[in-house]
Amino acid sequence: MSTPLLELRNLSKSYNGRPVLANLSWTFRAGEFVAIMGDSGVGKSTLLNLVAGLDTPDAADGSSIIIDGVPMAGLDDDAATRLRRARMGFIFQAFHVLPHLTLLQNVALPLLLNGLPVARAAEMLDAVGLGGRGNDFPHQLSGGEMQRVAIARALVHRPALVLADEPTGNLDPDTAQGILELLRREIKATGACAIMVTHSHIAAEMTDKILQLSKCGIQETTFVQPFEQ
Ligand SMILES: Nc1ncnc2c1ncn2[C@@H]1O[C@H](COP(=O)(O)OP(=O)(O)OP(=O)(O)O)[C@@H](O)[C@H]1O
Repeated sequence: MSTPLLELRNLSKSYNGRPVLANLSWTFRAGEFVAIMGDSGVGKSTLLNLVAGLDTPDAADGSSIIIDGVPMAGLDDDAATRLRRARMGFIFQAFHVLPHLTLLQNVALPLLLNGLPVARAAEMLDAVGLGGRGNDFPHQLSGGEMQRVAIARALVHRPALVLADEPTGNLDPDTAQGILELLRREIKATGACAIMVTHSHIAAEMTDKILQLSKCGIQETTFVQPFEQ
């Protein structure tokens, strides 16, 4: 079995005293493509935000997020930022492509921030089918093309952990399928772990493992509904 990449231990999060996540524990491994499903409001985005460092867990005893064996709570802000920048890729609405940069500049950003050679940005744009569009700006793209840029940027620095929040949310089924095939191909090529929050059973079926988040915690499920909701 591959090594643990991300461990959640007794992870809890409350807002204004109202618990959203309570004592969640799960281990995510390198090379896994995992879907997280569950009812609206159950805390799926909250979970990704905690791992992404956009929010902090409750300071309860033992509530921890461990990446590559390193508890995040033990790192100062700079060290946590460096680790996330080097080891994670994000496909979140809030991390949308930057409007004043060209597509190539957008995709090159994680390479620049990590002091890596920028040549791979053009390769990555090619890989997502936008090879000839590097000098275009985001406003010239369709929703599906924009999402391809977001995926290229999330994967360009070969992160170990990819976090995706509804990456195909507003896309038509064919475009969504293409995006997910691309995401799957890229993470399998690099051995990354990808965690994708989705309401789509079709999207979830393209992953290796479906986790159901509920008030009772996280459970692996093989149940997939026959119809898209
Ligand atoms: N910053 C915040 N302040 C207060 N409450 C919050 C905050 N962020 C999330 N919540 C609450 O936490 C709960 C879980 O929200 P979250 O967005 O994680 O759910 P979700 O499972 O992703 O839902 P959906 O499927 O509808 O996107 C909701 O009740 C939400 O109102």
